[in-house]
Amino acid sequence: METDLRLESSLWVGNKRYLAVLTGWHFKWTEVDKKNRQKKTFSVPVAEVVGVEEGRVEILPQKLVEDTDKDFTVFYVKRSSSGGSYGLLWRLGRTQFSCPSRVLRDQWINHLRSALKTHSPLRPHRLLVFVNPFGGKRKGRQIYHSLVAPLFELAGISSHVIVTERANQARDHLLKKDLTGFDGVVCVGGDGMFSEILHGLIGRTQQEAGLCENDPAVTLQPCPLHIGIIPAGSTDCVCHATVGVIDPVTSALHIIIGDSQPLDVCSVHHASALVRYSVSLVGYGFYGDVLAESEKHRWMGPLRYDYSGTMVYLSNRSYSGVVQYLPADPLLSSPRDKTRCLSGCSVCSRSTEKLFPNTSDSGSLYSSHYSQFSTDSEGEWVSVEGRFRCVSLTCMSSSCARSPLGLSPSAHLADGTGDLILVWDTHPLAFLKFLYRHTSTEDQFDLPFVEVHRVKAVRFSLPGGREEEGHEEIGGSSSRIDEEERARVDAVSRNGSQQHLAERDMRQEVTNEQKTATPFLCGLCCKKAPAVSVWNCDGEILPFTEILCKIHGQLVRLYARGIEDGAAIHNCTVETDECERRRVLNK
Ligand SMILES: Nc1ncnc2c1ncn2[C@@H]1O[C@H](COP(=O)(O)OP(=O)(O)OP(=O)(O)O)[C@@H](O)[C@H]1O
Repeated sequence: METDLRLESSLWVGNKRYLAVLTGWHFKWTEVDKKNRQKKTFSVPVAEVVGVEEGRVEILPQKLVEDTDKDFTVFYVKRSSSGGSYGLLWRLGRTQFSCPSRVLRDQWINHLRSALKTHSPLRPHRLLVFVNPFGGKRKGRQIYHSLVAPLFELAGISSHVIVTERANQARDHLLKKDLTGFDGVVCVGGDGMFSEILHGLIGRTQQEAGLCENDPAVTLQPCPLHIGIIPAGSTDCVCHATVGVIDPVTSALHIIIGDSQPLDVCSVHHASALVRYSVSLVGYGFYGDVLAESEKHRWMGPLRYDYSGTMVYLSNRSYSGVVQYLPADPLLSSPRDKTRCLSGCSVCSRSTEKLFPNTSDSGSLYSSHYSQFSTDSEGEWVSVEGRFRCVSLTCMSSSCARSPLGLSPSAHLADGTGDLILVWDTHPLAFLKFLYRHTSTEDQFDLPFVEVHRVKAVRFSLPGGREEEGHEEIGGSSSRIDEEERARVDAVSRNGSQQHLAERDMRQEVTNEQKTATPFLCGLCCKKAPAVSVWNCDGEILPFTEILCKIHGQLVRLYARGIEDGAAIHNCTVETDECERRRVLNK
């Protein structure tokens, strides 16, 4: 195959002559001067070629085609620094080549297109795209049509676009409608929109596999469709933590070339029923209170998080609880080992072999036997009890623009574990120090009141089984809501699937009532602090305090490749031999 695709000839770019070689994996062109001396070489991995067009073509800002006989244009991924220490911006690179004859031109086009097909098997051909027109700064539609759609068209991807008209429309569509023929699902929006896609795809996959999502002991079936995220939300934490930059063009290019990044997912259960899935944060105490408080100030826009964070910090709350956790294998990795989960992460690769032991193609989404825990002995649960400022569980670093290294800088995207962060009750200034360290590179875990554990599962309960008591203190309506929610959860248990999520009206009713029942924060004037906080699950308030969380290794796949280390990969406009040398050195 390799030799079939090989092609070599002189090509011209402008008035300079180049010796061009297609080896199958790489397309290189080296400038040669009049005395046949070789000068600078440019190299593009075939897997990163976006498209090959006849003539002299431009795509952005608008399509322009000069249909000449002897020219062809190659579009490819071009990297540039994002300005930060991690993450690279991807741009559409373009070089227009001239050939001495039309025959040679056609040969180049055919060879390059065949090489693309051979070396990029995961490139999508057909995508289902959901655009949230109200996410972030309400620019989802514009971002998709002006920046993303032209690139998809260039790459020959056909897309079925749905601009959502209500919350949960994307999730319901994925749970119920025919998805035949689609290679992936793309969301144009923020973390809330991603969560919809996540719930829809996981639910649909389990329905089709006949698996019950409620039972935390069940090993769920990985989703066959990839998820692409075009960031157009307010925080876009999932995109930031998996790509390293929040940039629609970079994300579109990752989708086009069919990058594949597995992602761990945490399922949250209460009383034998699934409550929600999470990828970034399941947080009790401070993070729950900030979300509950911010819900009351939606009119402030994104500023509400700063305001609520300040108010909650000043209210100086801590909560008692019992935390039990199932530690992950400490020999594989540790949350304090100062590593970063970057593109090609060796910890995630080793974990893939553990998670998918019976497949020759480790990590294959289509493995019939997925035995995350069955080969492991479960290990011993560890239990701690006390008063906490916050209890957080995250399956990824959860880095974002405000916290460049995230909640747990050494967390891995796809190792089948989560990081449990316990912040014990402490002096307000010490807690402020902990919070502040998230915005810098200082180690937030290097504080005497902070513990971090790499875990496979977590249970949280109130001391002495005080859940009912706690809710009574929150407000009179809460026990009624618990009744309703419990009835819903019972129904879910009987169905054994997420079909209930599609029963939107009922859910909406519960959510609205539940919001009014979340622990109130009446600021510094409040004399009696509530006994319980709420759980913040990827930006949604959970209706229960006592929960069980289980990490499912590599349950979904994103069109991404993890964060590329900007310091390791040379900042070049087009990849040269020097870039390749540095990449090899850094492996
Ligand atoms: N047409 C719509 N009308 C109202 N809400 C919608 C619509 N489409 C989607 N939603 C909901 O809007 C919520 C927020 O959207 P999204 O996550 O895209 O933006 P965001 O909240 O600004 O960003 P982030 O989640 O990153 O902070 C999602 O939970 C989604 O369910």
